[in-house]
Amino acid sequence: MAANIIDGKAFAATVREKVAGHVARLKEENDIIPGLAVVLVGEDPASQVYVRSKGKQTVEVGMNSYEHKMEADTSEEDLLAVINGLNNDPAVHGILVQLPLPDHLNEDLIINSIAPEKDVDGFHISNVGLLGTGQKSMVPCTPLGCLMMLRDYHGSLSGMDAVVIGRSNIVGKPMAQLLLGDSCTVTIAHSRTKDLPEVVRRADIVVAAVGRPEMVPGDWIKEGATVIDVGINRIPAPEKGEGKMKLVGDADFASCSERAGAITPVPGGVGPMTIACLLANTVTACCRANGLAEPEGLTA
Ligand SMILES: NC(=O)C1=CN([C@@H]2O[C@H](COP(=O)(O)OP(=O)(O)OC[C@H]3O[C@@H](n4cnc5c(N)ncnc54)[C@H](OP(=O)(O)O)[C@@H]3O)[C@@H](O)[C@H]2O)C=CC1
Ligand SMILES: Nc1nc(=O)c2c([nH]1)NC[C@@H]1CN(c3ccc(C(=O)N[C@@H](CCC(=O)O)C(=O)O)cc3)C=[N+]21
Repeated sequence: MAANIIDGKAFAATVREKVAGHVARLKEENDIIPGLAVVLVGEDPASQVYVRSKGKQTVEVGMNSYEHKMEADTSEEDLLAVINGLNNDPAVHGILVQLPLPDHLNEDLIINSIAPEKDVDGFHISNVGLLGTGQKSMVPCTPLGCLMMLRDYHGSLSGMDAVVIGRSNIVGKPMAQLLLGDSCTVTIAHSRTKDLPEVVRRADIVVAAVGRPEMVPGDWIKEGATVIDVGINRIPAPEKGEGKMKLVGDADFASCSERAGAITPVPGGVGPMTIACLLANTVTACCRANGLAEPEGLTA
């Protein structure tokens, strides 16, 4: 049986519409325009594309977008000074420092220098701790987008067996926390996991966040399970012509969609939801900063 496709691109459009509605209300009733600042260090072409599309979507929902492009050899001091400026700028409600940073910069130090209430990525240790203890926080965008799609598809996730493949701070760990918060029985798998295929076969929900193109084959998937494919891998696509590339996920879409009950595609799945959730987090941060009621349905 062919899996249902969970259309992240369409879902993201509905999230952006809600965000745009809240932005319009903030403008009209409170004379406030939410602002999102993105800091990009270096010239990684993939990052540039991503930063551009974030900027465009930020403006499309009516928010202000600020971009700070810095040289690849920027010093820690200079980067910290820019972040400090944004922390103190009342027009900026959300700050995102694009990762990964060049090797000479201490990523933890930089992330933890962002004011936690403006940390729309949810990577600051305060937000990580708040999420882990079930308190109100800024929730990382990619896992938040995955959770929204899972809740929309299943209703309640309570009691479901969830396996998250990958234990990174930006995807795997916060994803596991969110699933636990929704009362799933959660397993986090990683490169040292023994017998990964058997672990994955137990799962009602599989979240693949590994960074290995098409690593998860269909025969690891329990019949009817839901597969959330976080992977964004650019690989050669000679079938499209010489030198052409294509995007694939961490799950093998063709074989997984024969066994799964539902699956997110790549592109058009988790990726667009990540950006939509970044905009949602910015509105949430703006409302909190101004002591206003938070938009409903845009947080975890
Ligand atoms: N759609 C979106 O919006 C986003 C997509 N991504 C994509 O998601 C993927 C993961 O990103 P990220 O979490 O940052 O990646 P990381 O490289 O930080 O983490 C990868 C994780 O996968 C684990 N892993 C690696 N190889 C294996 C293996 N053979 N078997 C089991 N586990 C393995 C690693 O284990 P160990 O810890 O033991 O090394 C690690 O925990 C990437 O493709 C990235 O591009 C990321 C962010 C946003
Ligand atoms: N501080 C920080 N926060 C992040 O959230 C962050 C980051 N750094 N560094 C890089 C990763 C990656 N990431 C993506 C988001 C959306 C798409 C996305 O929209 N992808 C489209 C395809 C885009 C294309 O065609 O290239 C899709 O999947 O349909 C991809 C990747 C966020 N990240």
